[in-house]
Amino acid sequence: MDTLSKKQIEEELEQLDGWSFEDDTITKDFSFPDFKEAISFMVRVGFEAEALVHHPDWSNVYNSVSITLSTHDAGGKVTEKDIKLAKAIEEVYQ
Ligand SMILES: C[C@H](O)[C@H](O)[C@H]1CNC2=NC(N)=NC(=O)C2=N1
Repeated sequence: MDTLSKKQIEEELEQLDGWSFEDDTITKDFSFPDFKEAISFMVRVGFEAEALVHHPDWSNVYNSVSITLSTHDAGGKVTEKDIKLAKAIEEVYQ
């Protein structure tokens, strides 16, 4: 899987609200009213990730979920798979 250039990533992120390019990854922090909402979001994203066979690096603290995406098989760089997963995550979030 080809890695995307900084320019390609920045162009893609123009359509991905709140996502930023940091340390060779794309990342976003999500906030919810409570833990139940946060964990529900994670379960739904988990199913999307399984369907795409591409998985987030993430952490949860009470009502917040921090997600970092990169392609491990591409040396931890950003590929089209990460953009696809970010778009699927936004669909779940909206
Ligand atoms: C065999 C399986 O397809 C791979 O291990 C997949 C699974 N999920 C993955 N997720 C992420 N983020 N990067 C990968 O390179 C990756 N590879």
